[in-house]
Amino acid sequence: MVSSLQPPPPRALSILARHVGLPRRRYFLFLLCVFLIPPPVPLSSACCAPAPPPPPPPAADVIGRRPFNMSAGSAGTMSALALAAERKGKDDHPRTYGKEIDYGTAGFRSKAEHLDHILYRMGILAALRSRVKGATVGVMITASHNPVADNGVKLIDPQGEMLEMSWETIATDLANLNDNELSAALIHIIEKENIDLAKPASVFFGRDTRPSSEQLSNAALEGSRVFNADVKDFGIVTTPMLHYFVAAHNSNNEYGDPTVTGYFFKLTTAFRSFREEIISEKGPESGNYQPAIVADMANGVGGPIMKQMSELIKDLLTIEFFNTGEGELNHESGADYVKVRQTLPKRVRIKSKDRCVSFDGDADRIVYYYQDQSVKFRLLDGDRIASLVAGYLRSLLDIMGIELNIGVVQTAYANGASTKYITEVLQIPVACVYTGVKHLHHKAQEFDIGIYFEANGHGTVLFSKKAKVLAKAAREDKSSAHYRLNGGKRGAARKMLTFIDMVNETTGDSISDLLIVETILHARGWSVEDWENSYADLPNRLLKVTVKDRNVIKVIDPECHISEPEGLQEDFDRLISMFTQGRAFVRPSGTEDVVRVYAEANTQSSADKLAVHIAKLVHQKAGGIGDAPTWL
Ligand SMILES: CC(=O)N[C@H]1[C@@H](OP(=O)(O)O)O[C@H](CO)[C@@H](O)[C@@H]1O
Ligand SMILES: [Mg+2]
Repeated sequence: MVSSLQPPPPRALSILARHVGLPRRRYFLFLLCVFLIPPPVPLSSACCAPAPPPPPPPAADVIGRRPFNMSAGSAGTMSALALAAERKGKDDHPRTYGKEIDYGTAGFRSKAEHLDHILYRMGILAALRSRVKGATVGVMITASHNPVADNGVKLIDPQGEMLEMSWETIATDLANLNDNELSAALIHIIEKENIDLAKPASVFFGRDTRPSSEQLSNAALEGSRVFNADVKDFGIVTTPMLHYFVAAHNSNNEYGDPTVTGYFFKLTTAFRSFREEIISEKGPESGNYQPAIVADMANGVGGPIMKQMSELIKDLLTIEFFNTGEGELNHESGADYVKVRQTLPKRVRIKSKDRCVSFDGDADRIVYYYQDQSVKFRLLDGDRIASLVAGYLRSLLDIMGIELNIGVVQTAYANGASTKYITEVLQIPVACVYTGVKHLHHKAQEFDIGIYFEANGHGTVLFSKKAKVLAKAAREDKSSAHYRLNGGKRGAARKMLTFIDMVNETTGDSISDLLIVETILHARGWSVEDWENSYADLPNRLLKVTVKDRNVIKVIDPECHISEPEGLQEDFDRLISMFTQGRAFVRPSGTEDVVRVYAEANTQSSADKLAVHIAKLVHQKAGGIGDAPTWL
């Protein structure tokens, strides 16, 4: 399957057609602290102190001519660069995989050995994208929760957000070209997007801990260099860290320093200030809250990074680490495993009621869980985090007495009970969008405070300019007779502003989300059980069905109904109507070669049965491969 397939017919035509506020002393102490803590496992040196990348080879080296004259818009320059890129591609990064691959839910993902040419081409595309935006963009090499043999790449836009969707199409086209079509396609993109090659380009790179990541990262770096971009390689970092670096750099450091130290500083300083505010209000004890957690790091990048970060807050939160490299990446561990299997990760030893968290392989998701007295596994997933955050921010807004448009964004995978709780008890509107953070992020921007979480624990909170301005005004408001006292309007406003600093607004971030949850639980004085008691989840089950071509499933509204294969939705509806509180849907995964099935009902055995029946129907009518799935 790997290299024996013939590449597909030319696609160039389809392209043409589609076309600090801290006192100086504390800041100094903080920096000292960061630099004195040795990383517990050897991170790439680029992570802590990025080594300057070797200078880009002059384009002339590539095709053996004099360096190009970079005069703006020169057709000669454009063709020469495009030809150089094509030549290098053919020589060093040829396409060896025939199957078409799409820019999916979160970038390209596949077996690592299929990806070299795609990484090279994405490096080129990033250099072009940077020129279009006149800003630094990012390239992250990761396949998140996928197995270790997979890898992937996604591009990050200047404010740290996911690549604009219209460019996903360009990326997909570029990835699927034959080697000898590359220069024509690049020339077309440059002309169509009106890209001035004389402008500088700047690309930040980061990668996860997969064995294939370094080599794939080198291919992408080479692509960017061929197109004369300045490159900065952060080495092994979490996905949300790279999002943060890009946003911070493009904000002229207003959002924070675009360094590992700056990232830790931003989050831990806010965490510490918030804790101090609550302690000054309530004293050192905070109800049922215990400042200790057990953390499963999925044997991914979260392990080394979190260990460094936890040293900075160890007086406030004790973290016992598991799966920091002793097992295989994402295997029987990590947020995806825990969420889908609804069970403890392997190798983790806990006592009843210990508050536990799992990160995923690139540390942009987090789920919480514990074992109750009867050793039953209890999950607190992304829906729970959204509810916790929404409830707390709503209460701060009420104390501040300001009107802001607050909303929660979910997907069809959100537990029905969470949606009911948020809308009916918290009285906060919920929007439902297609799966994938890009959709949630986009929708959340419509609110002054937009809280978005996928059920799997991937999410963050976005604050509008208006929200920040009003919170600052409330913090300075001295009209109240008791303005000097803790608590009250100004205290709530201070908390809101500190909270904003603790959030990585660019994307879901396991570390930031962990600090947020710990902060709210501490402020509320809640144990993990108190948190869970706010509502009861509807039992649910997630399954995967392997089919010949997952794209035979065509989804119409945000994944709740399918239009093809014809008649299948009617079969689903008949089945669902037989289950009390039954709800089920299917969709092709955008990250794995499977169709996903979700079902919920009033009991676990009903949810399991419904999921299995639906999966069997998919298997029968959508070209299933191998056995139809059972629920584990
Ligand atoms: C059901 C589910 O968890 N789907 C995940 C998964 O996407 P799929 O398109 O379902 O494979 O990976 C995405 C990227 O991490 C994440 O955004 C999304 O929520
Ligand atoms: Mg991830």
